[in-house]
Amino acid sequence: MLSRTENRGVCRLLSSVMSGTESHSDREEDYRFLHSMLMEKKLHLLFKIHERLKRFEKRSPIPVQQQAASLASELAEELINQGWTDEIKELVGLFSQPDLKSLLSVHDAVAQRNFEPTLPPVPDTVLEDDEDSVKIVSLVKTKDPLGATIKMDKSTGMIVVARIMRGGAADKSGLIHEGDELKEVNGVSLEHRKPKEIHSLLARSQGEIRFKIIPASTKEEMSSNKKLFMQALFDYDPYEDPTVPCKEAAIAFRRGAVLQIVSMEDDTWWQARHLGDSKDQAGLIPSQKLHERRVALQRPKALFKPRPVKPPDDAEVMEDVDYGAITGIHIAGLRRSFRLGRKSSWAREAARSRRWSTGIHSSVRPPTYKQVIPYHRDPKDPHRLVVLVGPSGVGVNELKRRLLLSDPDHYGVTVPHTTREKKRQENEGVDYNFVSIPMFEEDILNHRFVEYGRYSGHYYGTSVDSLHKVMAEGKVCLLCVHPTKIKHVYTSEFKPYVVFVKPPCIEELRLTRRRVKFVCDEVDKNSVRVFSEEDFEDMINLADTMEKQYGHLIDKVIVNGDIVVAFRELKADLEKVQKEEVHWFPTEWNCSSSPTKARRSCGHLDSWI
Ligand SMILES: Nc1ncnc2c1ncn2[C@@H]1O[C@H](COP(=O)(O)OP(=O)(O)OP(=O)(O)O)[C@@H](O)[C@H]1O
Repeated sequence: MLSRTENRGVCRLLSSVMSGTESHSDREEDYRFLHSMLMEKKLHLLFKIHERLKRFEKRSPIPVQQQAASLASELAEELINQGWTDEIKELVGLFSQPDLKSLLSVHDAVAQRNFEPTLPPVPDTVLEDDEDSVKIVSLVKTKDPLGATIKMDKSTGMIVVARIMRGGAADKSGLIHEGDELKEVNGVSLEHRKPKEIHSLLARSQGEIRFKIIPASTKEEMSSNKKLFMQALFDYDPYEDPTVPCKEAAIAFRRGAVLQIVSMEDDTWWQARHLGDSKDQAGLIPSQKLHERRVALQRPKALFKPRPVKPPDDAEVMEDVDYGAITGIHIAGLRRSFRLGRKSSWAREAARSRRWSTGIHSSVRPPTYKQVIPYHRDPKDPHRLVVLVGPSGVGVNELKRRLLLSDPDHYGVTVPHTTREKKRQENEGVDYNFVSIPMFEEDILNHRFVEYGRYSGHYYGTSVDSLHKVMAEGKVCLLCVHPTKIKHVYTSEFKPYVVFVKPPCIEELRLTRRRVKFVCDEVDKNSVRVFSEEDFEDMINLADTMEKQYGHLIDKVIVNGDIVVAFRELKADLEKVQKEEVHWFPTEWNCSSSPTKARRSCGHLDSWI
């Protein structure tokens, strides 16, 4: 029954409708029909329900029960068996009324959302491949757009959902998300299709649109499940480590070994296995933090007092802080590439004084592990650049000279640039690239040199282009630089293989360099002298500092004791590296080979769907 106020409201509304229709109704018969219809009690009840629903709509109720109709009939059956009290009779009577039955079935349809269009089941064939990661999404096409933009990744050809517009069909469905990769639309593959084509494909679709998607979440999961590889930058033997929790549970490794890290949960002991080790069980290795802490606690091998530094005679040599001279000597027809390496004794002193007074040992992080990724070398790829580094006098140039002589067709060196006058016997582009000072300085500003310096008022430098030139000839380019310059070529473009030439112990140095004479004055090439005890000490200490400071960039350490042994080891190692199908590169090289290409591959097109 309607309450009096509600009745009044409805009556007022209806009478105003009636008065409004009077003028439009020609026949009395029509008027009466309309009047009786509008005064119908059921219509009034419907109004009442409508008003109630409106009130509930704001509260967004969720159904307590989705099967109210069947529950009511089950209850009626139960009650019949309970005996016939008046209340039971009334309730059973209510349950049997068609109105209530219809009301409950409508309730169930709403609760089960049966009013939404039904989509045909997904055929089995669409799930044939990648069934774990692929998601099939079916949407009913309306006149509105999906409310999403798509883009194509040019490097992979993948079509990816770029944006989902709030409130749009895709957003409301909750089934498509930003970053999802669209594989197919209605069975049509989208690989290498332009967003424009996809647009017309969608426009042609009628009724249901079925997307085959690789969800972004799956892709993220897959990448987080990706194996983590670390290259060890130190030797480790658990049997020599008194702190290891269990020696049997730990694994030994040598510098350069690639380890697959399986757990980093423990701050001090990671779990890892050797690459290619088929055993499932991993072993303990010291974590990066632990190893760094241990190295920091180690006492330096020797402590030095900074010695007084004698000022240089030629102030120009100071321009390139650590090194001041160059060497350029013809060896058996092969030009020995220049290196800004050999220091005059004053420069060495200055460098040492700076090194120890600035406390470099306390600030440098010791080499521990380097995160690496596998790279499958294409036989057509240029050879990796070979960078040789080491303390002055250790034999870097000697090893390079021997490599060049051993196979001049295979190994090559760069032709340096200089601003000095060409000598009569010299050839442009063979001995040097002779350039003007403004040209040289412009190239410095444009970062075209890997290394450069000034000597006797002239510039000398190794250009990036000269590296390209040797590599383009299909040769292994050998480059000797100070370790500070490695960063200029530490890119996926050059893929440098860095060899650190290390001096042996002082006893072996004394023995092997007993009769060795070296050029000690760059101005007077004839001024040669033998190594002193102080030279040996300097060499060992500088090597120690270099290894600590640049260890993370070094791929191979060659101890140059006996030159024949050291050369044999270096040559064999370079040959092995060249033949390897899989190389381990630092993760930061994980981009396309040149910066220009990298930029291009990141470009994509957005299209609204
Ligand atoms: N293992 C070795 N045994 C004996 N002599 C060696 C050995 N290695 C190098 N030498 C000699 O030591 C001297 C210095 O070597 P080299 O010129 O190659 O040093 P370097 O590392 O290039 O330093 P710099 O850049 O200062 O020239 C040379 O006379 C070289 O022949």
